Amino acid sequence: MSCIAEKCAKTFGADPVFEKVSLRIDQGEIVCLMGPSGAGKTTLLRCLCGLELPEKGTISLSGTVLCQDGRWCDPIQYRQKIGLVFQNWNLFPHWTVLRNLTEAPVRLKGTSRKEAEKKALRLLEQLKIEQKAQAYPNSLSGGQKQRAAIARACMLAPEILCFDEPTSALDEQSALDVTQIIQDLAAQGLGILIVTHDEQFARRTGTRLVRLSELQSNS
Ligand SMILES: Nc1ncnc2c1ncn2[C@@H]1O[C@H](COP(=O)(O)OP(=O)(O)OP(=O)(O)O)[C@@H](O)[C@H]1O
Repeated sequence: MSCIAEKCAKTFGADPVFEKVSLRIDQGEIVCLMGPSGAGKTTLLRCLCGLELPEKGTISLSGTVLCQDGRWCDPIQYRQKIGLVFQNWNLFPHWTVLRNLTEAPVRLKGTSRKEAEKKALRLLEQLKIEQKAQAYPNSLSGGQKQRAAIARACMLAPEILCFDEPTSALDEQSALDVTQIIQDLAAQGLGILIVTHDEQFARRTGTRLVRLSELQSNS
């Protein structure tokens, strides 16, 4: 199981963001993607998650091809194998934490609500916020929102989990907790990609640190 981006290029209007970028994330790895502001880290992460279409290159995940040279190939199947924890968590404010977790499996996978709730409660318990299952997102702390967002991303049992700036809104203790959570997920076999500016967090959490500039080939 690996997520592979090969020689990808992305342009917004006339502005190239990156060219010939290749990256591979294997099972159990925690890859931290770093680099200057505006370099294109979030754009690459969004391409890998199937939220942006690169004009060139190929992206695949354990044999399922997301896109090739500007064409979508198998985006629906691909997106079920990859999860994203957004920087601002993107929890639906009008739903309880439990409903935030259960909606995607019920709607996308046809899982019964009862089964989805059972799985959601198990995940919330693992992440130590089961007591917040019936709470609404605006009543949670930043660290709790982060855990709820991680639990939600895990509901579809992704092979790869991506994080955009996971510590930007967290205090030191919550950031340390996130390191532990991410390392536990990797130990369970997930591949992890983290876009971060937080060098200290990246050094203690990652198994591999890469700079966007190192991912570009000249040939
Ligand atoms: N939807 C968009 N439309 C037009 N330009 C965009 C869009 N998204 C990103 N960009 C541009 O692409 C470039 C890369 O942005 P991106 O957010 O990927 O950088 P980044 O490395 O993640 O930056 P930061 O570390 O500051 O978050 C920037 O110049 C940005 O303005």
